[in-house]
Amino acid sequence: MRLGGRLAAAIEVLEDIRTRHRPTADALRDWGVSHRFAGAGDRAAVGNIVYDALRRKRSAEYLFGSDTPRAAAFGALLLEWDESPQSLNEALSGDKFAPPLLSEDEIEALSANRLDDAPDAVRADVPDWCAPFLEAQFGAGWVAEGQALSARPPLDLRVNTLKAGRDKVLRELSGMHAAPTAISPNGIRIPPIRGSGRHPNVQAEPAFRKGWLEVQDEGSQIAAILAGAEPGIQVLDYCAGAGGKTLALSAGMENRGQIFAHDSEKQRLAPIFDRLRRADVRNVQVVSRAEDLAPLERKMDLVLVDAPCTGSGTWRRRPDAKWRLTDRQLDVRMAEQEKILVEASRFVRPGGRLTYVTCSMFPQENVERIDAFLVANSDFMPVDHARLFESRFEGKSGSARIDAVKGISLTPAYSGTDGFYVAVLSRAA
Ligand SMILES: C[S@@+](CC[C@H](N)C(=O)[O-])C[C@H]1O[C@@H](n2cnc3c(N)ncnc32)[C@H](O)[C@@H]1O
Repeated sequence: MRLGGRLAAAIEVLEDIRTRHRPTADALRDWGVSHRFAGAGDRAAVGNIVYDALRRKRSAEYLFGSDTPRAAAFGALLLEWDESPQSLNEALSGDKFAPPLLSEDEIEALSANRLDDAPDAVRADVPDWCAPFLEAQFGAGWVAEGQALSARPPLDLRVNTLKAGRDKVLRELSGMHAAPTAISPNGIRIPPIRGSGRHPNVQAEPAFRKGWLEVQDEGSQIAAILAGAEPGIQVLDYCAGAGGKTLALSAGMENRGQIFAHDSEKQRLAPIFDRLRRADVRNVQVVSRAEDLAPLERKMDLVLVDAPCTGSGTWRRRPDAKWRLTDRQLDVRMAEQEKILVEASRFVRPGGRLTYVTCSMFPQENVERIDAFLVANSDFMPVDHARLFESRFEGKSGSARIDAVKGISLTPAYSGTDGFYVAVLSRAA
């Protein structure tokens, strides 16, 4: 397929997402099934246009003065693929599968509407109702944070130090432009791919099959390290899900001590069993029933709450979530976070730690939840987060927003990671 056919396909998929409220991955899969002639390169290119269009939707709509899938898809190529109206029309002309060329009116709108003059929430490519939250969290830098959240993400890997060292894995992945991550000592980054390219399928690599690496954003790796797991301790991973952080905690504990991995939704835990086996993790017990946690009350050295949240810190990877999120969903998440913090804190032993993590960029899910918890639970106190970060990532404190009392924020613009918030509380002895 030429660019015109790929662009037309992207418009079709965006239309499907819009009219039938479909998840992006499902709409792309269906398009692939009904266009079997399309090769892997075509599918990757169509997917990239669709995801770029969703990431930069507001900018594209502003430039075109129109909120159609056509504007979003053409906008993606203009904003992210180094195309100009002229180069696009040249590439599309004579291609019978291409959408109609840019009209004179569209070209005029593109030259009249300048993003520099656009409202902040448009330049940040976020919904209007979310803009005040980002501003409250990041102050003057909030538009830059929104812009970084609208860029393509890298592919980050965590080396499983139970089985391999980073240099060894880097050698295995040579030819993939893989490089050590800047902050996490166990991370490897494959930078974002430009244009129609796509990341390598690392799951098919022998190194992955041998359990030497996991796909995990560097921010998630850093959060797991900050949680404070050490060899020999007792840990409850209260919201373990598919086990991304459980595996990282176990590696940090060198397979010694005990991790209890729990999640209120049993089916979310399902992938953890294979992952534990592949990674050679031997110190994890999966506990799906909340009742079975009773004997652990006041016994855990560390309880990790990797809380359910809006996921606004991961909008680079799931840009459709940005437009689907509602204020009602945010309220539901905040209520869950409040409840889970209280439930999980029961398991912390006197003198132990409670670590709260979200992948949200909003203060309501982060510092405000911790403040509310601390008001009602006077036996918990925040640790000195500046010292904590420096002790774990010596000389790298400039790569996170750290407030000694209120916690640690990692962001795409500031830290080069997905957005994460980490607060560590200690319980009075
Ligand atoms: C952010 S995800 C966890 C991701 C996981 N820790 C990882 O690193 O792969 C949050 C999880 O919290 C779980 N959850 C929601 N409410 C809960 C509750 N009341 N108790 C325990 N887990 C809960 C959800 O099912 C979801 O799997």
